[in-house]
Amino acid sequence: MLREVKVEDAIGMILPHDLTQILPGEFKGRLFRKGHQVTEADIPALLSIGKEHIYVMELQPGYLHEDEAALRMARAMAGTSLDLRLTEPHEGKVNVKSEIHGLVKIEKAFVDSVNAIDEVVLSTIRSNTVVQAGASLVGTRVIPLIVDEAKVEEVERLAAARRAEGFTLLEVKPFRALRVGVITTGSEVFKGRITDKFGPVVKEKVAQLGSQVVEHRFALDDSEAIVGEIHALVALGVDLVLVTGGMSVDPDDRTPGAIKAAGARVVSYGTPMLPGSMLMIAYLGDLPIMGLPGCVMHDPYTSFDVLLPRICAGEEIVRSDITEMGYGGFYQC
Ligand SMILES: Nc1nc2c(c(=O)[nH]1)N[C@H]1C(S)=C(S)[C@@H](COP(=O)(O)OP(=O)(O)OC[C@H]3O[C@@H](n4cnc5c(N)ncnc54)[C@H](O)[C@@H]3O)O[C@H]1N2
Ligand code: MOO
Repeated sequence: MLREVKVEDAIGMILPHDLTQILPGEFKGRLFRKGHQVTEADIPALLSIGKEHIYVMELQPGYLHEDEAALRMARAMAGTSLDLRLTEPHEGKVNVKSEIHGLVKIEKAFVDSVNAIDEVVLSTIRSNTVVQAGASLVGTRVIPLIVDEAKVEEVERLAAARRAEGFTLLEVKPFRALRVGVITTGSEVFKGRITDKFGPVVKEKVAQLGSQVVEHRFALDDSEAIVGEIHALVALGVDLVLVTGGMSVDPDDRTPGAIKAAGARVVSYGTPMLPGSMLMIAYLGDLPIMGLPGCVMHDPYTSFDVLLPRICAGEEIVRSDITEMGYGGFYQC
């Protein structure tokens, strides 16, 4: 419903059409766009373009402007975390951004339940993505310019109910600074026949997540030697052990057997992801030990890149985490 009002009385009301400003020789263009909700700060600008009265669209009780709806949905998703920041509404859309470098966790069931509501949009990146500070994680909006408030209230109700069940809907887990020990296996490397190409790759990936390789040892393709190096790293008190190479099926591939022989509990030998299918994840007490196959050295994104950030964020990897890596885990290898 259109109504003519004095600009001073238009605060909180919505413009039914664009308002144009013309400054001869300087500017001609849109000063306010259709759908803009008038604020007190807009009044001088409206008066300056000769608008003492404007047409407004009245917001009936029980309806929300798209900006307000998007803001309320973004707040419902983000909760009170200090690591998350909401953007100003822009063309009806509000984003949630991360303030920190970390691992994103998103409650997918909540996102699905919101998007089952007609005319609302809750769009997110995927759980377990590594993000830098400033990255956008979520975008919210409604489809019409004016939306039934009950829909937004339903989003808020779903969020509160899910939180009451103990779920966190959206968070960014910071990375811990782990002290990492690396054992590079391979008699060809140990004996100097070839230069180690694994160490630099692993060191860089660890450093990218804010951790550090504090010890790098080399071992022959010999189970006892590898077990000895694992125990030496345990004695040094590292937080994570990475054993490179020797992970597949040749007689000289001793790494999986050595990790077991060191006394570790194997969560999985093999991940349903390509590349990186020959990776092993095991625990010696609560110390994670990973066996890294050759592909980690040359493929930019493997199962190691999926699991390392989770370990650096303090998560324990369980069998179901491995199982879930198959769907979407085929990287054309
Ligand atoms: N018949 C099969 N062949 C292969 C299988 C399989 O299941 N059956 N798996 C393949 C997959 S998947 C991978 S990944 C690779 C590598 O597995 P490994 O971890 O056993 O790698 P290695 O045999 O130790 O070495 C492979 C290759 O890379 C060189 N290498 C190893 N470490 C280093 C290092 N630190 N610096 C430089 N170069 C290194 C090594 O000399 C070999 O040339 O196996 C597939 N094959
Ligand atoms: O561990 Mo291997 O890719 O599956 O490349």
